[in-house]
Amino acid sequence: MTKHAAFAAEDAAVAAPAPAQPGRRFTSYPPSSCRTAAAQGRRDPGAAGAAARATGSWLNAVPRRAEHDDWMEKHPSALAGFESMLAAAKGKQVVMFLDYDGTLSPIVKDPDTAVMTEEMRDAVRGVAEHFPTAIVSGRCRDKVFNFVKLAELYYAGSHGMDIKGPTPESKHAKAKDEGVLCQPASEFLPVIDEVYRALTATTAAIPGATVENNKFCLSVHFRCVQEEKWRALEEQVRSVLKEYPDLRLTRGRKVLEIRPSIKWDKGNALQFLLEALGFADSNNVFPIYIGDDRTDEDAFKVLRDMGQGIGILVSKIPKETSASYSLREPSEVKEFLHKLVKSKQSTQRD
Ligand SMILES: O=P(O)(O)OC[C@H]1O[C@H](O[C@H]2O[C@H](CO)[C@@H](O)[C@H](O)[C@H]2O)[C@H](O)[C@@H](O)[C@@H]1O
Repeated sequence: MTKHAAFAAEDAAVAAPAPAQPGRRFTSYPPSSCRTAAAQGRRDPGAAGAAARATGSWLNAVPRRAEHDDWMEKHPSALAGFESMLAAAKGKQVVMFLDYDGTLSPIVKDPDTAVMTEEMRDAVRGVAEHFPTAIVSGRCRDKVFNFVKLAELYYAGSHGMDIKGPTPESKHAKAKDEGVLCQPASEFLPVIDEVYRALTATTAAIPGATVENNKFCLSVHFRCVQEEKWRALEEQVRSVLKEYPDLRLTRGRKVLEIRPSIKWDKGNALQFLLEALGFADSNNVFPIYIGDDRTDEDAFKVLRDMGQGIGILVSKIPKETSASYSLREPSEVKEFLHKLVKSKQSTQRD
């Protein structure tokens, strides 16, 4: 794939192979009954035909529909598969991990305005009352905290390179939660600042390009840049990075992300937090990670390799993923969180 094509495909559908689910405990997860039910729920030829006729693209729509159904069979809706998931989680401690952009807040043009609704905040607050809960974001920790505004959560900012526990009086706080728990890239602070200044100056000539300082990493946004300029922008970024071999470039949703070349990502953050919560090598934990972006795949892979818990990809379109379930958009994430709280409350009453 050319660099330009890689950019253009950033939000596009990718044919999705079945993820391997080697699992120590759930050899095939989600269970086949759930996969079949979810797929059947979506295989309504009448609805497919109506949708295709409405867009006037019958010939194209049939294979696309089949591809979508196939993907949904492998990554069923976490709402449709909720009961199977609950059964797998029975007797275990659920730990909730939530990405921010595209998961708790909808994707918007201006990153500074990606606020979370009060209803979503209530849903997250509800989950945190019952389960240890962490926000894992590419944003810098302070910024994502200012969006979420819940002191009782764990926060892993800068793609997991800046982790802090909840306020000590919080229900799920551990004794060592006071202060910063983990900053594996602190030696990179000066260089990230330097590259931030260099990138801001270099990309200034490209209308719509913005550089966001996420403390231990940087984001170069191109959502508001004309598509013809995307290649030039990437070349500019690469030319600056030539001078900094200790930094690497990754991609998110219409964003180029620059971060230290250390082996630390959202997957490491998830493992670190499970350990900090006392669940290292435990069979009694059921982590749930919900995210929408490529960087969330590192966490999905960790869960898949552990064979514990589930990854849920937020996407309306088929994408290659190691997550086992899917949700279409933040409103479904909110619904899922409410369902989880309700089911916990009902087991407490029993
Ligand atoms: O890990 P996340 O919490 O998902 O953070 C990933 C990036 O999210 C933000 O950018 C994305 O959302 C913006 C607001 O909706 C959107 O304008 C942008 O195109 C998206 O890529 C954030 O601004 C980045 O710094 C994060 O790296």
